[in-house]
Amino acid sequence: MAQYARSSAVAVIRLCNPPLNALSLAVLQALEDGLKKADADPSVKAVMICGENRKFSAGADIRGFSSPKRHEGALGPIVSLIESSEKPVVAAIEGVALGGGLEVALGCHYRIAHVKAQMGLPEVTIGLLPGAEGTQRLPRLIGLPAALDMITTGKHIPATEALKLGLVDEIVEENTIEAAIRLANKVIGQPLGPRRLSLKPIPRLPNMEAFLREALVKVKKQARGCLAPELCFQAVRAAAERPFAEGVRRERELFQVLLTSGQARALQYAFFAERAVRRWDTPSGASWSSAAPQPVRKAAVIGLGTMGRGIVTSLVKANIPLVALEQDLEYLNKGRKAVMLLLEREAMKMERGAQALDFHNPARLQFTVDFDLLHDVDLVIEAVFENMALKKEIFHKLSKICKPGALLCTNTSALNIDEIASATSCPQQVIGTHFFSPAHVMRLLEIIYGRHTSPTAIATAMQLAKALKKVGVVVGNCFGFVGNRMMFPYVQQAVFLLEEGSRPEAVDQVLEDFGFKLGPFRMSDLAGLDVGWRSRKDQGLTGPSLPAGTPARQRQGQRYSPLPDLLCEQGRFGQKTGKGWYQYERAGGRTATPDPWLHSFLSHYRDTHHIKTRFIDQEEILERCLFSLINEGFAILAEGIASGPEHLDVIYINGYGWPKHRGGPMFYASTVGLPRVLAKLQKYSEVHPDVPGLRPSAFLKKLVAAGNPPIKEWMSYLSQQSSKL
Ligand SMILES: CCCCCCCCCCCCC/C=C/C(=O)SCCNC(=O)CCNC(=O)[C@H](O)C(C)(C)COP(=O)(O)OP(=O)(O)OC[C@H]1O[C@@H](n2cnc3c(N)ncnc32)[C@H](O)[C@@H]1OP(=O)(O)O
Repeated sequence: MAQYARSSAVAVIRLCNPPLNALSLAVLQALEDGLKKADADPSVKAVMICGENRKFSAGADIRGFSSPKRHEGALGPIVSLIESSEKPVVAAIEGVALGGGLEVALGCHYRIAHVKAQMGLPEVTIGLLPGAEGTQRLPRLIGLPAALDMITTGKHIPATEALKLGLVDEIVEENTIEAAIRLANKVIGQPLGPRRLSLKPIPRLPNMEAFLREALVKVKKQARGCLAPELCFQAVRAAAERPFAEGVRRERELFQVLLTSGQARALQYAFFAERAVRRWDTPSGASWSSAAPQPVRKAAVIGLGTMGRGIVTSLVKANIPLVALEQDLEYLNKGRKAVMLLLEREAMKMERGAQALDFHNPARLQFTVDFDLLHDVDLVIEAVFENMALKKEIFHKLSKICKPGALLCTNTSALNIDEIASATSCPQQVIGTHFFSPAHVMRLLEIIYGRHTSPTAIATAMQLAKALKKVGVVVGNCFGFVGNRMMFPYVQQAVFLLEEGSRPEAVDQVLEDFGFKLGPFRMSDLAGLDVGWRSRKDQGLTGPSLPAGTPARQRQGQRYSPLPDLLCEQGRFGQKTGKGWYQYERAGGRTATPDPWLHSFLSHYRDTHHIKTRFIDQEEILERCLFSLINEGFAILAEGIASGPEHLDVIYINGYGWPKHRGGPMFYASTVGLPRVLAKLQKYSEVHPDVPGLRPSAFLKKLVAAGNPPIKEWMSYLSQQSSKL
């Protein structure tokens, strides 16, 4: 757990807990033993702390925070022990020094880092604060503004920036360990007082009060209901206002508040869920452990509309040579211009600038209307219009032109992967890659396997997600896949609530207060109401193919709301037309204001259909929207479309703006308690028997009957499935 060795007068303590030397109780005990041994040995004149496998430490063992044996008070005293040592202690930082790892380094008298090392205090991202005196030492070392920024955002900073901030004393390009031992030998006998951070005053700011006031407003705004950033702020403020020992006491109190909050548990669940979904499997037995990805040396994107442009940008950023194809020169030139604009903006944001992206080089990014140029690519992403006939025509062409083995991906948000694959002679190479708009920004990539998709194709798509710095989640093929399928009942409930008496702004407010970035109506105005309208027309739910005499508010015996169709018929497509569920300052405007026209339209609609308006409270809005979404999640799990609740949660956090500090919809259901979710669905379903989305899923009922087991056990109640958490 930590090795003790000697390099003449320097004791070397190496933290060992692969893969990232997380600080478990055993590691901490070994570190303490090493420090005491070095202290007791008169021939030791200095100490050097490093990590095994060129990684210092990724911090406290996160699993330990929910373990009954947890002992979160264990690290602070060890950091103090390091600092109070009468022999100089040097931290040799390689790889990462994060969280408790960086706090150990802050206890050391000197810090030396490899040029490629990354440092940070990311506790805030798992619902905590740097509770081993980090909130008190860091501001004393690098000043309040920089420390507050690092601690409240949790960002990782590269060694070069750490050097500029004064977080490390030196950076090296070669052997960090040898450099640290040299430094340790050099500083033997030098006074340690000035190197002990707990003794240093905080560098004063001209107007500390005003700075703190403004910083708090910013932190609160960014936190959107998440507790940790504000408590991180309070701990750092204590460093500015109190002596070190009192600040440490305050830090401990605040740490305890966070540790016992449900938010920390949710965020830590989300951390491990994101990692668990990398270990994908399918009901037919394909698995990450046996499938190997194919290399992607060259790719192609077909279609340069909004999605295609974002996908091209993502691939260029991942340094993958690329052919971008459009149907004719007019569309190609329009698409090329838009892509170049996006890439220039991205290049400006990136550290090394445009040169690093290399998108002006035609060997890296080629625009064409010639399908034959796709003959040598390893992977194609088709991103055309959501139209089955068009997609099938393209895939038919691709299976003739592309080289054997090329992966053929379709970017679709709902269409049947098997039907698209049926147009090719190689259905095993066809896979769905559902990007989220804007595709170069959003982290989620839903990866959909069809009946014939090979394990190699899934592994390659997952590898692509990693290369694009996205979270890939493998799911089965059904209408809307996972994300949109769960979204349908949620949006449907929101619209039904309008019919019954609510307003878009009231529904949105409740869901935004819950933590969504955008409520369903603001979201639908942003995405464009015409997208769903087109899909409903294709499904025969509205438009010319709707049989005459179909009741306005019923389809196949189920409740249906024509409200969104009526808005579209009025040309109200959302932001793009300046009017939708809200009104905007102009077409393309972003500022939503409640629209009196819509309010009177709703009243008129209710009168026409003899709907009695009633007051709908916040609880009903929240429960009907969220529980119907969750209910669909249980159906998805029961059908084997996703192999665990963590998949659904990762999709919702990364693709649909679900507040991370609530852990995702299925985790949220587990915190509400499944019996309560079931009881509420039963209640609403009795009132609305013609709404299938409110009818409790059989799997939910089964789990309640089984005594509301913890989320990690859910999948064991379905045969031949197992959860990976
Ligand atoms: C039994 C009781 C023990 C109690 C513990 C006692 C200590 C008490 C101290 C109390 C003091 C409190 C203050 C300190 C708090 C902290 O330090 S909280 C932790 C802060 N650190 C982080 O948040 C970093 C988390 N890790 C990462 O962000 C990434 O892993 C990475 C470092 C950036 C590396 O990324 P990547 O290369 O992509 O690798 P991963 O796949 O993410 O990780 C590989 C596996 O390692 C697991 N892992 C990573 N970090 C931790 C960790 N800190 N604790 C536990 N496990 C960790 C990760 O889950 C991966 O494993 P699998 O999930 O099995 O795939």
